[in-house]
Amino acid sequence: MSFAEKDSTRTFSLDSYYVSEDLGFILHEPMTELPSYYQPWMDIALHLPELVLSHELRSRVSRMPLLSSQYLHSHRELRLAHLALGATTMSYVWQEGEHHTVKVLPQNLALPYWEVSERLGLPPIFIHADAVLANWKKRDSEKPFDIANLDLVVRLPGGESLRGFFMVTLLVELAAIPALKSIPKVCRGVSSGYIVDVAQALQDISKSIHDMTEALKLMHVYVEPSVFYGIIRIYLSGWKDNPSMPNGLIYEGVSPEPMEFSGGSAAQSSLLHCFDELLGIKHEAKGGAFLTRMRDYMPPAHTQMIKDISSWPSLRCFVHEQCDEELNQAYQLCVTELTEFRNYHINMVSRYITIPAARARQLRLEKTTEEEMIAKAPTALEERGTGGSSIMSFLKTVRDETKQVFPTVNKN
Ligand code: HEM
Repeated sequence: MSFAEKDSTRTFSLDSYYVSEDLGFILHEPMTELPSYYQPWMDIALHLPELVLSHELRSRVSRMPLLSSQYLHSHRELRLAHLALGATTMSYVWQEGEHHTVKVLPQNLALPYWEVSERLGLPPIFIHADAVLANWKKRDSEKPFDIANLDLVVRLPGGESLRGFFMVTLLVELAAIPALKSIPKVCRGVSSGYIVDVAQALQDISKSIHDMTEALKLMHVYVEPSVFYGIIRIYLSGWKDNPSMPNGLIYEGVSPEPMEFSGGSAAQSSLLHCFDELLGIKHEAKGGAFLTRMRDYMPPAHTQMIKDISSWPSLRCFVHEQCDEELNQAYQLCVTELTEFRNYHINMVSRYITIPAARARQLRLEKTTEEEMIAKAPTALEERGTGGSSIMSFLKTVRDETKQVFPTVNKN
């Protein structure tokens, strides 16, 4: 049976996953304020760096009233509440560094955070969908969506490097939009057997992935490695597979048992998950399990989109069976660009984690005052990502599995 006969009636549209043609997975016009009832949350969430620096955050949180989440109505309100309570939770847990964490998140924070998370179908921890997708505003609404005109709604410690880290990641999401728009074209083309349309859509996807790598390069301009490693990173860390919090965290008033959640990571961006499923790239064993688990840290509609792409008739088999040189080349170009993205990302991880980690070990031995910031960085995270993975072997395996996917043109 041909591909066209199998599935020509199925449709695939971005709208059904709340993915827009102009902003992709990025939340449209995130709210910057909640109804006045929630002012006690926002009074804290909008001043986290100062409160952490003065070591006042934990006591401020303990004095916060217990508020009900029932006056939050719209999706955008809930997303702001999740962002604000998530960033407050990270600051509460990590305020005193890796050696003085807490076992319990107090009820006045834990309970509403749990309720908001349940309503959104998200885990009660700070995730990519908070930090990046729902955490932006334009400085001047008349001016364009570019980094000079973008600011964060909620900040963690890390100053301009923190803004750069989240905003450059937002620009990577933005660069991927043409690729997202082409996914339905690929799906339709595969179902209907339109080789030319599929080849054209794949070319657009490869160009868009190339632009994502270009956007990634801006990290070096906006983010200082010592600030990322020594300050920012700990606030993104979770309480799963983290030796600093081996037993997880008790959400008081929710359950007496501690719970474990991975920290924020762009592995929770839906982009590469979509491309892997579309291109038929499989990640096996431990790395694959980690990536699959990261799908529980995405808005449920976006996870659904990834699942639906994976259940679509296989593009990889289509390319293999059609024996069309142009189609094959377009497919291979996508794989090459995705490999390039992962290669560049590995170099970046080396610059922002591996090298500062080596330097931190040395500085701890020498006890120099210079670069104290790096020396004080969490030792438990030297070999681990904030999501809890053992970094380099994981990332290189994922990159190699990308390279290996090439279907050979069937000449018979
Ligand atoms: C300074 C910048 C960055 C650093 C240091 C960094 C670090 C890491 C680390 C350590 C991991 C391993 C998973 C974990 O435990 O968290 C990871 C995974 C990942 N990161 Fe990044 N990351 C950075 C920026 C980005 C950006 C801007 C993107 C773009 C969306 C991105 C996309 C990914 C993806 C997709 C994965 C999963 C592995 C894969 O599919 O190849 N990262 N990152």
